[in-house]
Amino acid sequence: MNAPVPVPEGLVSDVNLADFRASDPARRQAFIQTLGDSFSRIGFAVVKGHDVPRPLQDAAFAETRDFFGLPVEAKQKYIVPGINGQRGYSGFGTEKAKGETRVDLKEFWHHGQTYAANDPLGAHQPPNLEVSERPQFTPTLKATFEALERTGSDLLRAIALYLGLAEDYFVPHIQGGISILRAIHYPPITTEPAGAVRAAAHEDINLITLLMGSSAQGLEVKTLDGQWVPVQPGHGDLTINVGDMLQRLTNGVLRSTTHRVVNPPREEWHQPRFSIPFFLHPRPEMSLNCLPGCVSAERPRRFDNITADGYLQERLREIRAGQK
Ligand SMILES: O=C(O)CCC(=O)C(=O)O
Ligand SMILES: [Fe+2]
Repeated sequence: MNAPVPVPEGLVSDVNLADFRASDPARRQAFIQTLGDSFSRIGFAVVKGHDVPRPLQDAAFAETRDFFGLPVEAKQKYIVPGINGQRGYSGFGTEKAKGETRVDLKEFWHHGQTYAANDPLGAHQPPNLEVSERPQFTPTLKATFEALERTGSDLLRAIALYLGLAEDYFVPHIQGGISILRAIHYPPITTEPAGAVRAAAHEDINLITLLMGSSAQGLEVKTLDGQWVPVQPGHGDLTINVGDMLQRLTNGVLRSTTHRVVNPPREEWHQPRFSIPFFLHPRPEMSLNCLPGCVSAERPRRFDNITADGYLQERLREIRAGQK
């Protein structure tokens, strides 16, 4: 494998959420500008000062490691037929990137939103599953989900201001949104993968993704000139990226950048990789029609009108490889 290309200076910016939460308007504005510029230039940013304390991150990874260490028959009890893998376990070989024929080298678990009793959307969403063999797995993921949702919600406040919208533009759309926390296990590679990779090149579907998993190498983003560059945030930092829904809404002002997870060099095949992305989704009825402020003579409309649900259903059909 080639030596990793260093990330060009300033490509993936670091921001600290404490700046956005500060009362000093200059600190707030600097945060908004750096985050927004990074999302429009490369679609990625690294966030420090977020809401997921290290002990919670460590617990989420420890629980994830333990769950995937269960025998496959135990894990398969948590496959829920008929819901496209939106809750519980999805086995090795269930998902591929859009347009790919080879499946990704991963298995994963999905934990979703917990609905308020008076939210009618709750009745239409599958419930989260408890794992009897690992009783702390789901409670730990729930705490992680809630912390990431708080961080994501403030990042979207900053993005709304960057776009010239009201600060709370996203609030009614993401409250009770159908976000998903995905705990992923990329097992050790035991045979020649014949071109298959841990996660083939893809773009995320949702508004923004908040990724915990900084200790493990392998994540790469594709620059505008077609180079793959590794993203290596500091331990405990979150990697944030724009998904296709936010790209559509902003008519491409914010970029949903292609990324992938490459296989390690052969001498590290025995090492598994774990990562925990949080896909922040809005409520299904949110309109993804391009914002008027993002359409101009120089930037003609690139996307048709669609709702978040219409778009999600179209995309899910493209990525499921195996069981439904
Ligand atoms: O495992 C990672 O670091 C990233 C995974 C990813 O891009 C995804 O699941 O969409
Ligand atoms: Fe992704």
